[in-house]
Amino acid sequence: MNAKRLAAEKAVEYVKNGMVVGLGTGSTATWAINALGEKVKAGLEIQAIASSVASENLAKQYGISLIDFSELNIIHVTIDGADEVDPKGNLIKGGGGALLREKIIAYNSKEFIVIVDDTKLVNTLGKFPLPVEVVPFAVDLTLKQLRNLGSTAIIRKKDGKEFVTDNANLIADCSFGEIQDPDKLNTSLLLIPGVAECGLFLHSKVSQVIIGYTDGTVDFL
Ligand SMILES: O=C[C@H](O)[C@H](O)[C@H](O)COP(=O)(O)O
Repeated sequence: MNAKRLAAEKAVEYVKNGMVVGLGTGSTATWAINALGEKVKAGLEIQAIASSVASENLAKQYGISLIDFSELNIIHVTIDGADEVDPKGNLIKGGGGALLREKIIAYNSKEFIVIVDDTKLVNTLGKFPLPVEVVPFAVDLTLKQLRNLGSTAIIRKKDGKEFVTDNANLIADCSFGEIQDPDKLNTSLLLIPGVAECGLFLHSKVSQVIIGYTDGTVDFL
């Protein structure tokens, strides 16, 4: 059984006619968009906003109606994956480089449902290097500041070239070791000029975590 798909399909059960839905990014969120797309084909009426160009394109393929931000009054629910989840529901996100748009959408949603398989569960965040979106200008200075905070900040590369986000920024992957206080680290990172956003999503913003297991069961946090 595909555990990511299981969690995604469980989350999509929460989506009802008339809702505005935030679409996440990544392999787990893709399962959710697939499931929503099938429901839309079967008559479900929703509007959506996407957290990446990739998710927007997928939604378009299914004929999911996309709403412009200028017309948006409310996002009822956002469904998105994560790279790590701690027992309180704090997250690391951004493995796919979409963290800035994801965080804006998640933090402006009434409900934020996180979908993961059980491999994403950790006792303490930090094994997965924390993705930090940085503006390209004077990036070496920003990297120095990130290293001063105790991380090994490395600019992400893809196919031998710098990975560029949908916002034309770069990603610094920052290993901090175990992150004992995600709240404090989030604040410290956002105080660095040149940091656009970091991949720490705090538990207070997470409505529910749905965990899929390969034995076909789901669990909730
Ligand atoms: O930037 C990407 C996102 O934060 C993803 O939701 C996260 O990396 C999890 O991805 P996946 O579902 O592919 O494991």
